[in-house]
Amino acid sequence: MTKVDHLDSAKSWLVWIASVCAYLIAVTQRTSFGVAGLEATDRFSASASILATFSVVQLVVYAGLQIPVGILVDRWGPRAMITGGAALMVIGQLLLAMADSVGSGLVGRFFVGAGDAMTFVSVMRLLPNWFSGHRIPMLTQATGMVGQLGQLLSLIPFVALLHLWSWTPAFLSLAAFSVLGLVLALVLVRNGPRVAEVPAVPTRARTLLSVAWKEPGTRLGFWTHFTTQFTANVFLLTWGYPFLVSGQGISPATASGLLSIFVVVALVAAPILGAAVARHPHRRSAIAFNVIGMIALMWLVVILWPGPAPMWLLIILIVCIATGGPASMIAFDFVRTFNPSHVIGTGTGIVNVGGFLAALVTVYVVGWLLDLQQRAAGPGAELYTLDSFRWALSFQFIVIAGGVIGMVVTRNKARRAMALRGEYPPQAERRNARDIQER
Ligand SMILES: N[C@@H](Cc1c[nH]cn1)C(=O)NCC(=O)O
Repeated sequence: MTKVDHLDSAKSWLVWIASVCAYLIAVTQRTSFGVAGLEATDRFSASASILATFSVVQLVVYAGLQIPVGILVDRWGPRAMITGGAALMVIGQLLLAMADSVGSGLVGRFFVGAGDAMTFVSVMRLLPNWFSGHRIPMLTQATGMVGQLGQLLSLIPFVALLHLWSWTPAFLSLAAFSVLGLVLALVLVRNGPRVAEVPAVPTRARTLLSVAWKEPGTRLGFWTHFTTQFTANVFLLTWGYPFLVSGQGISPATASGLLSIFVVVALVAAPILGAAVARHPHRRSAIAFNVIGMIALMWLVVILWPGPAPMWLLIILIVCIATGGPASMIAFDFVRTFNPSHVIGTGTGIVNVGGFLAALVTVYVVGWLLDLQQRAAGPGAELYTLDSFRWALSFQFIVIAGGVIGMVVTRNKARRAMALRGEYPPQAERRNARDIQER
């Protein structure tokens, strides 16, 4: 049996299931602090801004580590990185379980963010090592989809444990959950048959980074991830809840219900987008542009709506924003198909910075614009009003416009490079063009 025979084998599926479980566990660790906000406020006697610092530290660590992690995945292989990531998350949650000051809590969160940052890119890197190309778009979507279920584990069993057992035992259980991720990675995850096929290649960090970055397909992936995903992060991580409750006047319970639409959409949209990408690989950017167009259009309608928007409109808005999550997985397909295999990890790391970077900037600027409007309105003015949200959230259009320009420019460059290699336009289009000429 040759090495290639192992692609798509039972072992491939076992490795994928184990690695996706490690990713699901990482998403649970990532989202656990967000649902423990009230308990954290008590435990650390923290103000709202200190609490926000925990999220910002985690996001900065996550986004800041993506490129180094991508390079290390290409050098050391995904197995070592998933195992190391799980170990860091065990340490982080143990520290958080024992923490009784903001400083020690932040150190714990730093470790959790670092371990989390090592997981997703490594799992994505395993796909081309274990599966043949036609399966990968669907598996890419399935990976993202299963990972999102980690949010549910935070929301339901973890919150229940927190209320039942209190802070320390609840966070110790999370550390134990990461031990499970570590064991799964050690016992079941292997780097794959394709690793042995790769000829000896330079693995200097600068070389890997430069090869991946020079490829226009990587930059197309970066801008695609940047534009499709950030509105979902902004909404989920910070501004969605206050916008719904204080801006739109919705009850907290209904707002939480609306936020859970994100998980449902992630489950429903992922197979649809995965199938679309697998069937129409030359329409990937068009699919992403359609999703971005829907998100921008719905934000425009909600922002311009006179008074609070009706519930049906808010639901459509949230469905469109949430579709951005699965749509952002198209970005990783660009990386995989445009790059040589020895830099796919580095390219995936570069791309995965996109959406998180755009979200960080937007979260900050929206907050700054809300503060600015409150100060301008004079003493005693409310911070969160529908009008102030309208102006502040309109900043998203600037980010979307920047992202779309980035996508168009890099897509044209990628197409020019493909045309030079005789790979563009795709065969079917060339055949159609010939038929029309011959008629
Ligand atoms: N686009 C997300 C994952 C996703 C899939 N469906 C909804 N969201 C992404 O980039 N994830 C990176 C990570 O580390 O989770």
